[in-house]
Amino acid sequence: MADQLLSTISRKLRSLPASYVRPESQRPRLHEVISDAAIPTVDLGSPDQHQIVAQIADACTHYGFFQVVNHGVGNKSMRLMMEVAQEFFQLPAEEKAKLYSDDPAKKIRLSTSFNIRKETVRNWRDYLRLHCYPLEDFTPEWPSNPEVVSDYCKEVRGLGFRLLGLISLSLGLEEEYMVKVLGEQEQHMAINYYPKCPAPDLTYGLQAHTDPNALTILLQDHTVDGLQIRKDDKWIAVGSHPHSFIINIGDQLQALSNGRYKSVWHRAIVNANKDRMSVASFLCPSNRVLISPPEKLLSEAGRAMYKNYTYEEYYDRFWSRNLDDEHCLELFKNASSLESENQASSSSGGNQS
Ligand SMILES: O=C(O)CCC(=O)C(=O)O
Ligand SMILES: [Fe+2]
Repeated sequence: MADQLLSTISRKLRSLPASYVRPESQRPRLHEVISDAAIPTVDLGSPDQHQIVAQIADACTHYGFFQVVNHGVGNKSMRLMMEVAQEFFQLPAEEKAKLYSDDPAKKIRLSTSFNIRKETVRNWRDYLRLHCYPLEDFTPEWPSNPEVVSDYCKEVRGLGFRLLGLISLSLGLEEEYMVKVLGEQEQHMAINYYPKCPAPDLTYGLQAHTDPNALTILLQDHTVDGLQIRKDDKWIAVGSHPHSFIINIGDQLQALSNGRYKSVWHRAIVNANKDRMSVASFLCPSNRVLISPPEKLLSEAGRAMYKNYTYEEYYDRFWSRNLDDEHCLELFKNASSLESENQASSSSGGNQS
């Protein structure tokens, strides 16, 4: 299947192959996307920690996404990471073929679309997936420039842990809470390559999904937009700014906050004029960790929104579905929260979306 990699074949394609064309009802409807809304920006260099924490609380409650600036990761490290990512997809087809795999269990692999073993329509994306923690277990097998990538991974992990501290404080918990409860966190990276596309209105780079992990730190090529998030039943385009990261809450922080913070639907669209790259770093709970919100948040809400489960159970469930099926956390909801939601929606006349 390595001969299906878009980075190898897309230049030769004059029109979008049928395998990428979404049925009419599932297309991105790009003319309806809100382009002038901004997600919150948090300046992590500000001396006012109270303000940072308040901004994070607001962003996680209402958007599930925010942008960070003055975050402490070096500009050079970000630039080099992006260059390594770009160079990788220019490698000769034979080199890339050696890394190709569509087995989601493989820890280092190059693939295309999302999960071609399950999906019926493809995404206009290739991606290199790397496990990154502990670094020394994986760097010897990484395909290109392990020094640059490992420096970047260390810096991003530091930023992620700082953010988990701020997120804990924003929930009224002690700063170390999330880092402690998530255990020895794994770190994964998806280097996404979205070549320019002959028919961007018929397909996606990555269709709507939520991230199954705890926290995502996204580096984007700031010259090409493509990320969109769901807010108030509309898609809004997220602009990209130099030297910033886009942060989003994954499903596990939604569960650990007992539903207070949102793991929001997002998608990547493609365009006809320019290739786009993004580098997503995912912090993931240790596999055996039991995902269960703190007593404080349970007593404030009066009930547990989700059943307790291990991350391993969750992750298996996530990959056994299609990416844009219902929110995977719905499958872990407690019966009592489902009942109260049903009551609320029948008394308000049902779902208006
Ligand atoms: O490329 C993007 O902007 C989004 C990538 C993403 O959502 C992911 O890799 O989970
Ligand atoms: Fe994502």
